[in-house]
Amino acid sequence: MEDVKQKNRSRLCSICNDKKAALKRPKTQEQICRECFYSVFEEEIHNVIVDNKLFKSGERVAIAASGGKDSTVLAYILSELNRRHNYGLDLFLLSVDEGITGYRDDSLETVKRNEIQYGLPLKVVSYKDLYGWTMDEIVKAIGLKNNCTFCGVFRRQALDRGAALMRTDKLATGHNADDMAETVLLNILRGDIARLSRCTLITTGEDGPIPRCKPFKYTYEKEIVMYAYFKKLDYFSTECIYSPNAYRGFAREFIKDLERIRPSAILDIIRSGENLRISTSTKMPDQGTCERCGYISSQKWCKACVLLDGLNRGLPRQGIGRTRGAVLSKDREQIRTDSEMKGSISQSKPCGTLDF
Ligand SMILES: Nc1ncnc2c1ncn2[C@@H]1O[C@H](COP(=O)(O)OP(=O)(O)OP(=O)(O)O)[C@@H](O)[C@H]1O
Repeated sequence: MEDVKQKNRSRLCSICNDKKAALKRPKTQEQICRECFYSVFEEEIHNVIVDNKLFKSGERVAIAASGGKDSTVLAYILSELNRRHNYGLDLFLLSVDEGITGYRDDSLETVKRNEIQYGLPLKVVSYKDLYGWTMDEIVKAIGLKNNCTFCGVFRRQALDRGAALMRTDKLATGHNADDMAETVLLNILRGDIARLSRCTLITTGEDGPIPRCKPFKYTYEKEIVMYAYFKKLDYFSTECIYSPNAYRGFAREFIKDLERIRPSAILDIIRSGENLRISTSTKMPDQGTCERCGYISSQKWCKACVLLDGLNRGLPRQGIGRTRGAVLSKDREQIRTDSEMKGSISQSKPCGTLDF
């Protein structure tokens, strides 16, 4: 009898001790009810925003919106928290249309619906307008291998250009804790000390035109998926048709395996990255501006100009590959095929970026 009572009690939410537990929280393994999940999830993100002073009142903030689960949840949560806690932010959605038929055109339809659902104005910038090439055309020229390098480099700059057009003060991206842990691990595996030293920063580019921040730096991907699912948010969950099987995919799988055995592994890897002390003899790149387009670059020409020049001259392989010590010359390929939750929830990931 006592056992049965105990069992019934243990099914109660371990936070409110009142409602029935509806889920096991991936980050802490606590059995909690939906309402408590919403509130701890939202409160944790609010605390990250406040503790790290991510925004200032009156700022115009562009949310980089791909239509995927992370940026959709980010758009929803930021607009909620902005209202609830009076952040005083002017929020916008900014999407990059890479020109990938059957993938980005569909996910952009989701962002257009989000624009109406959340009342956030949307700006779309396209590779075709900015560079004269769509990803479909680039893949035709270069093939599937290495196409993520073009996409990652162009997207990074496209987001900056879009944010500048919108006169925003900051750009917020949906990178989550899993992305962050994966990036730490990849930088270790690649011996990229320059990137390793700054890949765990929650805000980057503060010396550049538009700083970028990652409010989901400590938020587990599984929890983002759960939140989107329970809140019935409208997001797009198909994998990029050009996403190849690459090194990043293995790092991702490795982290997922670690998480299964020890859920704190993701946070532990991030903390390790944050606490690394980089030797003072490590050569750091000097930040300058591209002689061609004026965009920030540690080389004479920025990576986007090098790649674009190669494409336009019929030498699409120009600028592909690794230059030791150079910051902007990494493969940004990755695969993600995991479907983390039971039922209809599936996750997708187009191209990962090592240094967003
Ligand atoms: N086409 C795009 N337009 C605008 N922002 C983008 C685009 N692609 C990626 N981003 C931004 O970069 C973040 C990380 O992108 P990544 O390619 O790693 O996809 P992801 O982790 O699956 O994120 P999401 O679920 O939001 O698509 C996204 O959350 C989003 O903020």
